[in-house]
Amino acid sequence: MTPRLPPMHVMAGALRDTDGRVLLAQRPLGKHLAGLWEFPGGKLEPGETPLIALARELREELGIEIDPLSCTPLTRVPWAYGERGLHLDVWQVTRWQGAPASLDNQALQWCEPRQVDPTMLAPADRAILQTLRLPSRYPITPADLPSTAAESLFCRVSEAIEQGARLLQLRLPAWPVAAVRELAARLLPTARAHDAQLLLNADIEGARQLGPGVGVHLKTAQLSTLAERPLPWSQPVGASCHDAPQLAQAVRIGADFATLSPLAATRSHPQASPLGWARFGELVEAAALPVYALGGVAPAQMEIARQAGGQGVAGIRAFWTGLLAEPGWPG
Ligand SMILES: Nc1nc2c([nH]c(=O)n2[C@H]2C[C@H](O)[C@@H](COP(=O)(O)OP(=O)(O)OP(=O)(O)O)O2)c(=O)[nH]1
Repeated sequence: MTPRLPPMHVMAGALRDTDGRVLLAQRPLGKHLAGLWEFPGGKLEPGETPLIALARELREELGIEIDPLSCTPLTRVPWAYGERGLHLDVWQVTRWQGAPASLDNQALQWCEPRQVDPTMLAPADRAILQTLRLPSRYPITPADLPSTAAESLFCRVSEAIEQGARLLQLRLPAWPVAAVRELAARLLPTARAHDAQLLLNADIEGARQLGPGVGVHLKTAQLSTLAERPLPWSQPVGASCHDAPQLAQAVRIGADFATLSPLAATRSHPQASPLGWARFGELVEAAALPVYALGGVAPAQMEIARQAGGQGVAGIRAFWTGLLAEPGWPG
């Protein structure tokens, strides 16, 4: 539903401890969204700057004094609960004085982001959780690889996972569906051992059969046909988007993240008009889910993508250089 009131600016703090755990608070009985878990914080008061408001809320709710130098913007989530629009402004906080205590009648718990069940969170906070969970790089396999390169691809993807890749898309449109599923099944033990996620392009049924460790990346046309998330929360769902309505549809069905493309001109889609970083930033700002820049971007542009509010960068060729130098791989 479209909100009719001006959005409330709400500050929320993602307090991270040295083990990477995050502090969640349960909204007390009698409050809006009672019983759901959230990141501590609250509304900006008149005249307050965002950080002053965050410091006050965390002092009032948890009895801690945050170190402003340890605070960095994490994400901004535009959301609406019925007519009540809000702009959730989330900052990561890594240093504070005092031990967080429950001063507002709220239960507290430190959680490893990967262990959190998204359905226990306030709906707007699922995007925050995904921002904390997802990596900044999203490599996609080169589409023009022949299925005869299966062995070589198996080795390269395994290597990429061992070297730190945590989210990878197997996009091999020329391969039989069964061959892609077989490749994913062979990669699954390595993926699970490293807590990496393999996304099958468009193949929801394949992801269902393979289970946790495998998800789906929805094509744009497929996204528009869905009314709800096609997989359980334990399996990731990404979506290919090019504009604001598609990003809104990805949010509506509960996708975990989107790619937004093309950022720049690419060899693979020469006819598409590039978005550029300014438009990318505007679209990301209005989208309530993490977004990767895709199309004509390289890992070296990570910082620009993050400055523009993106989760990071996704791509094909520039992400496999070095690995692509081998015979049998397209250059
Ligand atoms: N603080 C906080 N609020 C959130 C989160 N996620 C989310 O949807 N909200 C919503 C719930 C509320 O509708 C609104 C914030 O209101 P609040 O009740 O926490 O604000 P406040 O501390 O100023 O409290 P109050 O004066 O209204 O009692 O934002 C979150 O992670 N943290």
